Amino acid sequence: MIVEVRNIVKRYGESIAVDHVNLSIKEGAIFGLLGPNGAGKSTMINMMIGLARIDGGEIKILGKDIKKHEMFVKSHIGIVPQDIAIFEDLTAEENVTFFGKLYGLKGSSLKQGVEEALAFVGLWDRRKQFSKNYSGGMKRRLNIACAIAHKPKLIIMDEPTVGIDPQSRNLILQSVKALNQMGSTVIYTSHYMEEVEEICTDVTIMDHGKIIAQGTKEELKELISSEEKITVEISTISHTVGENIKKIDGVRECTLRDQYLEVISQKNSKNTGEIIDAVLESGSKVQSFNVESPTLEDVFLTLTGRSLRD
Ligand SMILES: Nc1ncnc2c1ncn2[C@@H]1O[C@H](COP(=O)(O)OP(=O)(O)OP(=O)(O)O)[C@@H](O)[C@H]1O
Repeated sequence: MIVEVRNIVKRYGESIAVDHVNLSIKEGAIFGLLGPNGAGKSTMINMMIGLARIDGGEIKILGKDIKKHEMFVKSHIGIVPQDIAIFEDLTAEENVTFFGKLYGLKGSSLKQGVEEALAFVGLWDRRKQFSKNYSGGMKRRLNIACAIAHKPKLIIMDEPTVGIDPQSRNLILQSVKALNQMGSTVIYTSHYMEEVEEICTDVTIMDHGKIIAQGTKEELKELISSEEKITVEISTISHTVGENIKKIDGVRECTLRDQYLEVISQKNSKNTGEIIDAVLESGSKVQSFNVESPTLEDVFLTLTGRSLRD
């Protein structure tokens, strides 16, 4: 295991942000840490990288306790923080050089690492430009380059696609996969379920400072494989219809999203007629009806009764 977290606790005054969490991350994984805002993801990450004091438990990275081997651990990890951390008045090349030195590179390995990192994120041709003139997506890519020049064994990315255009987002997701194929283990936090489904091999879902489910993507979906997701497009929104559908046999959860009712139901419950009746009784028409297998988002919904984006 490249990361082992044992019984870790973080308190802020009376409240508990991370509540006795255990997790192990395999070398070679793209490990998705998923949860809604405030779940405790950033706090977990901040403890791993020494930015937040650990109130209880221990974290080992590459087999070493991070409190006792701070320098060793820091030199083997690359951190892509949630808030972009680059110097706007430096060029892209100067930025990556600065961070490369911080991570302990010098001489020809520094030069080579900087070149490779900038080429990797597609910014080599614009390396002499001041980063303040970059677009949001380019700044995010530069943020990644700063974390990888020293070829870390473990790369930690905290919500690296927040607030960027779809093209840069895609580029970032592809680069996560490429970094992984080149030998880095990646920890990737997000509240975008689709991203995690697309790139991660292993997933841990946090909520209220606790782990509520963990395993491979397939294992997590297996948790609710006895269920299906029924989406009903309705013509008129009524807030009581969801409550009525929840009372139907076999229904686990029902949420209203714009014009759509999303119903998680036990497979083969033969309750679709009743669901349609409940919609019609609410005075609405059924515009469309669709049944599909659950996604990770549905796993979260079933486990917590809430959507990830509430
Ligand atoms: N410095 C702090 N002081 C007090 N409370 C904090 C502090 N940092 C985080 N918290 C609280 O700890 C809990 C977990 O927050 P955290 O930022 O780790 O969540 P998160 O899952 O990373 O969410 P987000 O996606 O919004 O970053 C929240 O209730 C938050 O308000």
